[in-house]
Amino acid sequence: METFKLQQIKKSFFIEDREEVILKNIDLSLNKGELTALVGASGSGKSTLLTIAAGLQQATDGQILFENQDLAKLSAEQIRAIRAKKFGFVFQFSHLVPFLTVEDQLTLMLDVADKKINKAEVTRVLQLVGMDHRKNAYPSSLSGGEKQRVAIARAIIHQPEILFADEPTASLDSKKTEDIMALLQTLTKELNLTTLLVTHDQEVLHFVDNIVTMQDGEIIQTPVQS
Ligand SMILES: Nc1ncnc2c1ncn2[C@@H]1O[C@H](COP(=O)(O)OP(=O)(O)OP(=O)(O)O)[C@@H](O)[C@H]1O
Repeated sequence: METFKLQQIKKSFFIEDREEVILKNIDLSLNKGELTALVGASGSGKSTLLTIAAGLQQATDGQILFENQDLAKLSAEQIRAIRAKKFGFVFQFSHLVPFLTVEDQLTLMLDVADKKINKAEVTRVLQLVGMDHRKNAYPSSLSGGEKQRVAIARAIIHQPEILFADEPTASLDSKKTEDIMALLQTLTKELNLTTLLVTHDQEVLHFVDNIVTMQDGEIIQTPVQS
């Protein structure tokens, strides 16, 4: 089922008097329970597209359709509320808060999303990512892969609809990369998430449902894997 749709997204910047077009009329539909990877050369516009989809920066033109509204037409405050409640984020680095335990990283997120703090739910989500045995640990005692597992738990604890992942495996070795991709694949299916992943890594593409290739600000192909 289609849950998120970008229509005719354009992004340009003015550098002195010259207009630099970064995204050219992008159309992209994302489906529930599917993991979609955005790939393409450095500078092709992947991160710009992800941040526009996530409401982290504005498009110059176009529509972002989600739950019967166009996010491109909402105020910054309205977008912030949708981001906090409906979107989850994972980045290249886990960005865990150094002085909070694993468990408290998740309860903080529930607070930000204005949701009731439910310890049993925190434990359940930590079990889902295989980190419940480290719930009292601080980030400094975790490996890179473990930190990313906690970052993923934090990204889903408030039960978002959409999960945005920008290069989540870029700082991991190949074994940990496989583990984290397998986890993202499983969570996307089990929680019926709509997941958009930006990656440079061709090796991870067997974990995804859809591959969207960008080149010079355009989508050049959207093959569906069998
Ligand atoms: N704020 C900005 N002002 C001007 N140009 C920008 C801005 N943000 C991005 N760009 C340009 O837009 C283009 C696309 O950048 P973007 O980061 O989206 O590419 P990418 O495909 O994610 O690259 P990478 O794989 O290296 O992260 C680049 O040429 C970049 O320099």
